[in-house]
Amino acid sequence: MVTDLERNAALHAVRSAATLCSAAQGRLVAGETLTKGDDSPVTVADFAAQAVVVEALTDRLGSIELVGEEDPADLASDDQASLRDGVTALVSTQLGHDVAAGQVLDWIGVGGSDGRSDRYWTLDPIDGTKGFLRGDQYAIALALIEDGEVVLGVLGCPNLPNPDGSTGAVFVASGGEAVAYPAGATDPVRVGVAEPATLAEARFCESVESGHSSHDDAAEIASRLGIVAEPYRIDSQCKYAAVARGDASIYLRLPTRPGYREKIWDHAAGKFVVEQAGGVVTDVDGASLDFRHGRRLEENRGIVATDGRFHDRVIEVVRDVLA
Ligand SMILES: Nc1ncnc2c1ncn2[C@@H]1O[C@H](COP(=O)(O)O)[C@@H](OP(=O)(O)O)[C@H]1O
Ligand SMILES: [Mg+2]
Repeated sequence: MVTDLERNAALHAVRSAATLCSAAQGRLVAGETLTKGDDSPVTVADFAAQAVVVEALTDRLGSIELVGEEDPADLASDDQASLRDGVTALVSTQLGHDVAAGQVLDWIGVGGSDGRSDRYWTLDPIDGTKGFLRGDQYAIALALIEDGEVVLGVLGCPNLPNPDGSTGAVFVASGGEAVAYPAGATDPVRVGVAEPATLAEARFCESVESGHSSHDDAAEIASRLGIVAEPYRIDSQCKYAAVARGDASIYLRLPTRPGYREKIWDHAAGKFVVEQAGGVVTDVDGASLDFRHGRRLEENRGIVATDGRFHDRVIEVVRDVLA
């Protein structure tokens, strides 16, 4: 069960983070980015966005349990002082008043939960950080999980091109429907998956980064399915948004390394947006995503999201090609 208070708090939190990230993208200077232990990049904006989401949620909902991507320990050492200052400045600007660095680190630290309780939030403050750094697509992804099931998903996609020519939308999935708030619109519009008559007319999307999803395997799968359209390569959970509103009808995330387990914040919000828009999301073996195993999807590998009708056929071909 999701309350209106929770839905509204989540929408407000994601919008606030999106405003912060839009202002920061393209203005990052040397020293505002670092490479984490797992070799992935992180910027001042990733940390600051996590802080403003926590501030917004806790201000409206009181204490929360959150599995967030960023860890304040990455900002703790003396040689990270300028990074810390950059994060604190971004948060202060977004909130409209000066905030102490210690407060900012405390907010980021709220994201340290292990994801093993009955009810928790999960946040990717900037999903697609490589896209963000390139000046391309990224998403702010926030979800609420209850008894291992996603019950609320909010995806902020500040650079996503909309059908009416505007740029940027926030997607909210809850209570049996998915809606989008395109930039500038006050009223939400309902979103639904595309339903191409045949698989040959389908378009699939995948990561820009071939290290995150095998482009070669995807090309082989598309060819066996008779898909002729070029892949729609787009960073982040914007891929789920694209499937949810029919810009594409299949999202393939195909393992590039044995043993890699997807992180829950990379999928929870997006997968629920697709499902509430009428689509189906599983792993590459056709199994449901299982959010009961902590910070990663330990029991799943890869992702396949579709408009639903062709899901079984897509899984069949994915399994053949990956075998
Ligand atoms: N080998 C790998 N396989 C799958 N996903 C990976 C990966 N290495 C990193 N990632 C994840 O891919 C995400 C970006 O996905 P995409 O390629 O769809 O934009 C990253 O999220 P962050 O950008 O939040 O760190 C990171 O968590
Ligand atoms: Mg991510």
